[in-house]
Amino acid sequence: MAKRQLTRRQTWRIDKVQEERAARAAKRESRMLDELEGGDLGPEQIGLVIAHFGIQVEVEALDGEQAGQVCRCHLRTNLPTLVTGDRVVWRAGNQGIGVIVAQLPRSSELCRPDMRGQLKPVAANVDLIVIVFAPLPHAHANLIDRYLIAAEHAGIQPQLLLNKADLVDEENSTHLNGLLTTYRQLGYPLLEVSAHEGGGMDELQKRLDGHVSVFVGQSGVGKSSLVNSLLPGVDTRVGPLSEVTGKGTHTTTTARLFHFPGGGELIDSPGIREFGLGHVSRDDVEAGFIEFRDLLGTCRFRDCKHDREPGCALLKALEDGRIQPNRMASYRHILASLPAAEY
Ligand SMILES: Nc1nc2c(ncn2[C@@H]2O[C@H](COP(=O)(O)OP(=O)(O)OP(=O)(O)O)[C@@H](O)[C@H]2O)c(=O)[nH]1
Ligand SMILES: [Zn+2]
Repeated sequence: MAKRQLTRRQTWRIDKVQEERAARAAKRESRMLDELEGGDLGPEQIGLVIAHFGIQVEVEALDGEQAGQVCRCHLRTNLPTLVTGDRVVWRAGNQGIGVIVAQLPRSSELCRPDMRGQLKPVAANVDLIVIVFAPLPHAHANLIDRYLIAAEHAGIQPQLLLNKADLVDEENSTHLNGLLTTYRQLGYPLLEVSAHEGGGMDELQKRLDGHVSVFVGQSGVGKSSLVNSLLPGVDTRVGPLSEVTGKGTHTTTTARLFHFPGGGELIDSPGIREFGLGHVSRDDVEAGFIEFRDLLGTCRFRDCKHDREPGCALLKALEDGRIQPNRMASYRHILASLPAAEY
């Protein structure tokens, strides 16, 4: 069927209907907020945003008698956008619905570009990025380096994790041992586990204790298997959730915060699992290679591209063995993949 061209008048009417609907939703929300604020609100207390639904959030009480309880909350209109992992001041209402009064400062932000390419926070206060790789699918150093750059850029500690250790064999061990040696030499913490066979999982659990973590890595490395093994009996499928926005009700996926039984928290969503694969600048890439740090700014030319320039500190370090050739190759590969404007 041919697509019917809408007349200007029809488009105008549709926009108008949508605007009116959005205005009504905002009014409803503000009326509910007024009612709540006018009624019996509990005292101010500290909470943790464990899920986010556009104009409402789910908050877990962190202190007082209600500690551990979860409550849907409305947001006061003057609040900045909240994301999963945010700590907030909130007040409980008598209908089981509360009000967020203030956002507490974030210690870190994970950001991703939105549909317009603008960076938006998707999770707050994450302090450990677990970068998962495996013998299968083939572990590319380049991909691990991209995640490391993203972690360094966000100022969040990375933890490297080789999963499917049960699949290490004569054929792939040379490649994998090379990778492990490279990252150990750089001082990155590294664990080896098998989500299937359980080896190393206790140690991983201990490592996650006391942290707010995210798991990132290529599709198929076993992130779901790891999370399911660490959160037995919890349905972690981050499925579509019904969200009420100014534009009506539609479904969306949101990041969710889970508590590990052994301690520590996980923030998970399909978007977060691929964190780090987008948007980085040339400067981010350079700063993300930790062994370059002390050398940056010491080349003879200020705009040195560390390619063939005389007096280049990075090339000298490569020659002296202070930079590993595979990391230099990875750096060049990542730079070459940046959009021309950044290069
Ligand atoms: N041999 C072995 N296989 C594993 C292990 N962990 C996961 N797998 C398998 O690897 C495959 C991919 O695992 P998933 O947990 O779905 O991987 P994922 O990283 O969550 O993948 P996406 O959902 O695509 O992001 C599945 O067939 C798992 O059964 C492990 O420790 N050993
Ligand atoms: Zn240089």
